[in-house]
Amino acid sequence: MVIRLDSLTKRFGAFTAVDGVSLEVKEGEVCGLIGANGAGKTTLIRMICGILRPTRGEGSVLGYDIVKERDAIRHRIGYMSQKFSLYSDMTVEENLRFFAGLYPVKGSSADRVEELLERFDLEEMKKQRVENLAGGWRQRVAFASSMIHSPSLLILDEPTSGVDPVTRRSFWDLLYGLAEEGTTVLVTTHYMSEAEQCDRVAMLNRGRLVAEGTVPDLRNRFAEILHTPRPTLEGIFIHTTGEGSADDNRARG
Ligand SMILES: Nc1ncnc2c1ncn2[C@@H]1O[C@H](COP(=O)(O)OP(=O)(O)OP(=O)(O)O)[C@@H](O)[C@H]1O
Repeated sequence: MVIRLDSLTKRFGAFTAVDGVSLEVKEGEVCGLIGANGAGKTTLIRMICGILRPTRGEGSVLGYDIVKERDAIRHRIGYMSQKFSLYSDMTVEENLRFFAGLYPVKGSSADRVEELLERFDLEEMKKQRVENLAGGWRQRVAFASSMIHSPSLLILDEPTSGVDPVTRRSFWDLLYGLAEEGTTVLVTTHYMSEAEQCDRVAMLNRGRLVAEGTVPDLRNRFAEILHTPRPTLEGIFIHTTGEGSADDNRARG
């Protein structure tokens, strides 16, 4: 198991942001974490990455304890946060070189940067400053940076938010390419169409895990409850959260 969480809870004062979440993600799986704004997705991810200490519960990532072995986890995972930090006055290539200097890169850093420029289709714009790139391309550079040390687990917090559908599609192609090579992926999204493409889906509502499983498992489990042979994830989400779709909630802010 790449991620194993047992009753993970995080409180901020009297407020419980994540409430008793247990979850297991296997090697090479793409796991989608879905929930409305404020459901607790980022807080859960920050605990998984070893950035935030849980109030209760325990967990391991790549076999390392999320409280006692935080440094080991942070060096081994790739994490693209919502507020990813690139150097906007540096070029695409300079940014990748910079991150290659921060992490232990296998082999030559220059070769790894070249490999990523090619894989992420960034070759043509490698001399452009990040501040001059369109949003979707900036996200692509951040995605490439999070892969600099070839992590076996990649955690992406809303990588496609605000990105046009064509760019979103190419993001998912890249994600699936990595998963096929054995990289495990945990990704948060508000888009049900993206969630439908995941191997495993975890739905969060007000800090609680309300439904979790592979997409076929979830469909089977909810077919009878929702009186339809092939329920959509959107239907399952609305049923389990009672809150409308994740997209709707986002629109309402
Ligand atoms: N450091 C903090 N102190 C107090 N409350 C916090 C803190 N961090 C998060 N919260 C609260 O915890 C709840 C969950 O926040 P979180 O960012 O995890 O949600 P989310 O599902 O990632 O939402 P979004 O989709 O908007 O990113 C929110 O109500 C938020 O205000």
